Amino acid sequence: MEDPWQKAYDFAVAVARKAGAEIRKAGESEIRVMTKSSTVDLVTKTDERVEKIIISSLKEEFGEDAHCFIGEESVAKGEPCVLSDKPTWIIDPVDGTTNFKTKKNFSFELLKDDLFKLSFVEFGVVYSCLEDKMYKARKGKGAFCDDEPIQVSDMKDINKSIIISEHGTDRSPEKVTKIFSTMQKILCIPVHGLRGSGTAATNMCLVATGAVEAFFEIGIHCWDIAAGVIIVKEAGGILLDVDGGPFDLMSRRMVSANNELIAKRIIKEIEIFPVGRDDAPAEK
Ligand SMILES: O=P(O)(O)O[C@H]1[C@H](O)[C@@H](O)[C@H](O)[C@@H](O)[C@@H]1O
Ligand SMILES: [Mg+2]
Repeated sequence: MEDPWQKAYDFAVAVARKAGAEIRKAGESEIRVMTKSSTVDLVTKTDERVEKIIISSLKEEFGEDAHCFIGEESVAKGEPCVLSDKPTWIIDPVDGTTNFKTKKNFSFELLKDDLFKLSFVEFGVVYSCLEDKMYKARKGKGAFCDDEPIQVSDMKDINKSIIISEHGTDRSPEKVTKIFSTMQKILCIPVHGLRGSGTAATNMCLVATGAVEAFFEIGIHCWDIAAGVIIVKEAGGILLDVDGGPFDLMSRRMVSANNELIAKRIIKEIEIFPVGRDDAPAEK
């Protein structure tokens, strides 16, 4: 049977490469940083320009009105962040803008993916453009890094696991206290180590390749994780909510792990704090 999404998948990979080249080039000049929801929620002209390039390339290829778009920088400017039944591209033009602005050798990512309906992800692409690694996954067809199949770790022992988390962009003391309390409790399980690359996309690809056992975060957005969700799943991993319930892309809460045993052990230690949903109606 013909695969209706293969063309879009292949095109997503090509657009990711094109956008990655733009980001690398932009990194050679001075990077001026602006802020969004808080003083640590950063954006640059490159984030905005690359998102426009991606969306116009997709519209040119598939037609002006064929698909919907949820883009990090468009949402920051007031565009809606709602999934419908219409195929929707979820785009984070630069994931890890804080790493990008240092111009040092941290990774930052370009990601996009296609969602068909709530929680029904067709494919995901994450291009780690500094190290030139292309991660991708297509529903039911496996996950790959540079065309080599990738697989999550087979570790079942939490005491020998490496766990990733990030701190998000909300610095209110009560939330930061919960984040650090959770990290302390997880470290003391004990686990082999705690890590954080500064980009959710990279973190999820690290789970997918088996470099670490799990990545969790409260406060991330759908564009930070959408592509990673299918990459982790297709690499054999699982996604859960931080309370152990089913994963919800718009909830801004996620645990991704190599298996349920590791995910549920971490979940026991997570101190949950409230965050608004990505698809919450805009405040008047
Ligand atoms: O905003 P970008 O750089 O696209 O995404 C990052 C978030 O800002 C940060 O809060 C989060 O911790 C990180 O995981 C994410 O990738
Ligand atoms: Mg971004």
